[in-house]
Amino acid sequence: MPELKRLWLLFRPYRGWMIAGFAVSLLTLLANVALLAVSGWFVTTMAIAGASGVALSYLAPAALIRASAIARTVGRYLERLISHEATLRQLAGLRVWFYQHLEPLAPARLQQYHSADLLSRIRADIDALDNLYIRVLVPVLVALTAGAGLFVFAALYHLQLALLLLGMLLLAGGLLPWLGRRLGAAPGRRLAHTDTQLRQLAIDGTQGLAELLVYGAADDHARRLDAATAALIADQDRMSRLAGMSQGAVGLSANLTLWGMLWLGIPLVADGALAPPQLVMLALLALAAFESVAGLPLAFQQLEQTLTAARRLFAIVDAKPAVPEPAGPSPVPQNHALHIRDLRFSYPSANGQASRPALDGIDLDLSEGARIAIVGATGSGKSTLFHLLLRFWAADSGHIRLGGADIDAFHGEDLRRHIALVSQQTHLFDASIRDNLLLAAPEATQGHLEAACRTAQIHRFIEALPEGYDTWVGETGVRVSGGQARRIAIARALLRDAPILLLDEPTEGLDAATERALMDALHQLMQGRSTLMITHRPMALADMDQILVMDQGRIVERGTHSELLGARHYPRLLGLDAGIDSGIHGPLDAA
Ligand SMILES: Nc1ncnc2c1ncn2[C@@H]1O[C@H](COP(=O)(O)OP(=O)(O)OP(=O)(O)O)[C@@H](O)[C@H]1O
Repeated sequence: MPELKRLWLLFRPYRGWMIAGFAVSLLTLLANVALLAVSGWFVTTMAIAGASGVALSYLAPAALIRASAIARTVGRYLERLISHEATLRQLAGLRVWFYQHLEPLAPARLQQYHSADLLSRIRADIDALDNLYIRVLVPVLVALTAGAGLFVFAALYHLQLALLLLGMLLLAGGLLPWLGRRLGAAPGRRLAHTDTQLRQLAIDGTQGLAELLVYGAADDHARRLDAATAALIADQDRMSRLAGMSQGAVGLSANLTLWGMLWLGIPLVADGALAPPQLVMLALLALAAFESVAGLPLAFQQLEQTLTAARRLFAIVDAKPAVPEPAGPSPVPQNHALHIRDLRFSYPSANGQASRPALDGIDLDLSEGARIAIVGATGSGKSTLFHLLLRFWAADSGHIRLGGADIDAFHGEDLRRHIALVSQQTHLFDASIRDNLLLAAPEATQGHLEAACRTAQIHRFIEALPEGYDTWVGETGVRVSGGQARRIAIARALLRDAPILLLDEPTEGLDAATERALMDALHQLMQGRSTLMITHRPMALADMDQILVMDQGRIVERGTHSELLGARHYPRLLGLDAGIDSGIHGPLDAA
């Protein structure tokens, strides 16, 4: 099982904790076996001594019994403490490891996954791996070492009894787990997937609740949820029944072993081959020894579920990023002039066939401090151009040069440090406004934050909130309007202080007054920065040095607003061809 080997290598930093957990588990088990075995031996010895009127010192065995009892109690506590510490450290480490591998795959390689699926992997699948150390690794090692030790100990008294113990331990610790693994494989595999499916349905259902209600599809969705829940419960039920049966089978094996020991041992005692206290000691030792294998059938029954979780994690971790980072990245130059030549790009299609190019020979020059607007019908490739500039995807051919160097030569993070993005949809994290702003500049002082927010014209709004900059926003916090969120995004971009600005329809969907105010903030942001702005808003187009019109991945027209008024596509895209532009011509022509 290659997954186990890989996980073992990943667990390397926690080996000290893992070995300590194993050692304490082994000692606790041995203390428990010793407690029962010595007690049995002691009670029988004392009973026989009493009956035959012989005086015996009970100090040493009584001390051993007390010591075993204390060791067992303390051991149980330490065992829980250490093995949980080891597991929680492993899981925390795995979560960070997984996230670090996830990050370079975003967004290109992750688009095939539902967000609920990714959530399932980062949470449930990683949690499922706790089974491996606590329920598989430690118990197997403890069973092997304790089983071997107890067999040798019993063999010192009588080989036949020792062999009976070994055989029954192998049955309960080998055959039952093997059966558990076989019978638990199919439901275990299904459980990991059904759990994800249920999560997807639940997330879709809550996010799209309004649509489901409006279109009367809520009942249908509830039925699908019900079916997925029923499938999950059916498999959980199968697993529980299996677990119950295997636990019962281990208990039965332990009691049969006790019975077998007595059945074989009583004639040996009668023949004088074994002393009565020794038989009681061995019988109780055998009974206690089964604790070492008790958890194995359940652990192996759940092993497939654990391995499926590991495979799902490795599938993401092994995916290659859409844009590989250069082996020896060059520093981003001081000169930020942008030159794009013959840029071509097609998204990979699901069926592997060539899809229509999203970008089909783009040429663009953005000198330092210049402002270029991009206009185009939906699906014409505007956002794709931004994605390539941000190196989220790699071009099929052609190149993008920044300061004369191909952007493929830079590390993606370095490149993106020189670019700020403001788009229609600003994601505000579930955190304070301050934390949302610090995302762009973690070192920024309160003074810097306030200055940026003043420029973005959002400072007054924030100040008026009950907790000012510490007010919680995002899903569970104060709701901010689209315009306010975009101002926060502008403040973020100001804080980032990047020389290149990508603005993706930043004023779309706003009323005229809000748009005007936001444009004022954007003007401040654009000062001294090179700007590429996707927009169809006349107010924004007014200030641009050049306007590029895109159609089906190509730049079909370029020029200033007045030059383009007589062109084929531009007036149509702005709705000027239908004569509905009475208010538009004025400001633009003036500009
Ligand atoms: N992640 C993707 N995977 C596959 N195809 C995509 C992806 N994103 C966009 N496309 C396709 O690429 C083409 C260009 O899309 P793009 O999003 O760049 O257009 P756009 O001009 O920004 O459109 P809009 O104005 O609607 O945002 C479209 O045909 C679109 O279907």
